[in-house]
Amino acid sequence: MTSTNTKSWPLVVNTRVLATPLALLCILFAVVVLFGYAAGMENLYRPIADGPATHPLTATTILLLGVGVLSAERANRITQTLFITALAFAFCLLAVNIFDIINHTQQANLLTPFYKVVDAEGAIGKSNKMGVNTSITLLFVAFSLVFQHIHFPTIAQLLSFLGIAVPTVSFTGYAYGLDNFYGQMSLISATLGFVLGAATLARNAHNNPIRSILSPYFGGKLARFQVLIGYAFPALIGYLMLKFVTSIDGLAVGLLIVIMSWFIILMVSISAMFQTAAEQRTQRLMRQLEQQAETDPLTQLPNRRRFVEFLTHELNRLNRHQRNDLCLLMLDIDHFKNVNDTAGHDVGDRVLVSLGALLRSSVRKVDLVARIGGEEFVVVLPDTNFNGAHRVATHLLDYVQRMEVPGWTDTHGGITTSIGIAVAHKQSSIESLLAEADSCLYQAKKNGRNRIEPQAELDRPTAPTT
Ligand SMILES: Nc1nc2c(ncn2[C@@H]2O[C@H](COP(=O)(O)OP(=O)(O)OP(=O)(O)O)[C@@H](O)[C@H]2O)c(=O)[nH]1
Repeated sequence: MTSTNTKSWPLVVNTRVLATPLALLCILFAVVVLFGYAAGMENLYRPIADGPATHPLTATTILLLGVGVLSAERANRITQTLFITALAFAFCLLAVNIFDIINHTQQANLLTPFYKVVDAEGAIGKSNKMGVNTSITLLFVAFSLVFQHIHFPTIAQLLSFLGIAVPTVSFTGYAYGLDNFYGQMSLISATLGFVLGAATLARNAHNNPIRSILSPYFGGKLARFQVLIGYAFPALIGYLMLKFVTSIDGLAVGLLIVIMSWFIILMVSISAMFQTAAEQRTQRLMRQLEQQAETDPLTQLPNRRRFVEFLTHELNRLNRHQRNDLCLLMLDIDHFKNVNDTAGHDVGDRVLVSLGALLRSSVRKVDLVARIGGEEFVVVLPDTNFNGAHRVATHLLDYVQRMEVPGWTDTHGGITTSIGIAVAHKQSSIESLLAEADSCLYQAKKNGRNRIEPQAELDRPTAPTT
């Protein structure tokens, strides 16, 4: 279900760009929190007076994980080392903290900066801990970065989603006044955990399911709308229930909102993945069909339809810019009926395929070679004057004579072509240009074949025609 150009989808590009400022924001706030401890400014790490604080260990881990997000792209050896070091330290801090939570020990104190401030606050009964919610959030984020690094993007996104879900639960708690929802997770910790999770998701946005939600197709647009509704609708319902139904249990409402939101988002992500994959398949098929509609099935050259499109564009260009010249060569194999009649249709086809390949490889990339009829080919030469076109035609006449086609040239001698040259001018239309080239070609056939005939009113070049 991957697509080679996914990284260039505008929303994917913009979301990936967001990862860096989001990570920088987390680092900045973590530094501000640590500064709050250093400078004794409590409101910098405890936004609600007597509410939960952001523990210095939390701020340090967020800072390390922010560095992890910044260096996750494996740009060079330095970022690689930075990434591994930051993650290793973050895991150490988280492991010790989780060990303390499980065993009711205080080993993390040994690693905690500004531990004395925390200790002093504890002595006067102020809560300041890196609680279970925060530890789980940061652990999910850290593991998400690891899985991203070892190329398991879907698992990484799932972990980021889970990392974001925990602060969302805390936000719900803050919104509805359910303190057992946020526990010891301060508003700063919840916000930074959320932003950090979002940064890891943004870094990984070119992979599924996020990339499907960000796809430019209808499925992506629908998924983005559904994600918004998935968040907003349960929150609105919860708000109305708590406001108007007096006997209701707040905890149950909060849980219902969180579960409903995340269930909707999970379902939207899964369906967006399938819908985007189906839409990409349809787009690929349409591109193939478009290409087929403009390609001659035998020679694989552009057909008359593509030729008309190309020539229209070049004539428009000629009309816009005074100085650019444009010439059209029309080639027709001499006595081709004889090839079919003598050696069979298969050999005739082989001659056409060989001639097509020879013409294509003999002109510039900007020129268009097309098969517009049975044994009739055209070469459009943009930015080429008559002398240039005549030179090209002379080479082609020569190359064709020397062309080898097994089953024909080995037993019946070389193939020859006649070529008509038409030079476009400001009033030229496709029809007039084709008619001129065709009449030159007719003249070349009449004058003995295996020759070039330019437009009647043009001066002939000094070199004699073949
Ligand atoms: N093998 C093959 N033959 C084709 C194809 N398309 C057209 N032809 C044949 O090309 C031949 C064109 O014959 P004519 O128009 O008489 O032209 P000619 O024999 O090349 O003679 P001059 O153009 O006057 O030199 C016919 O026999 C067509 O059947 C094709 O796709 N494959």
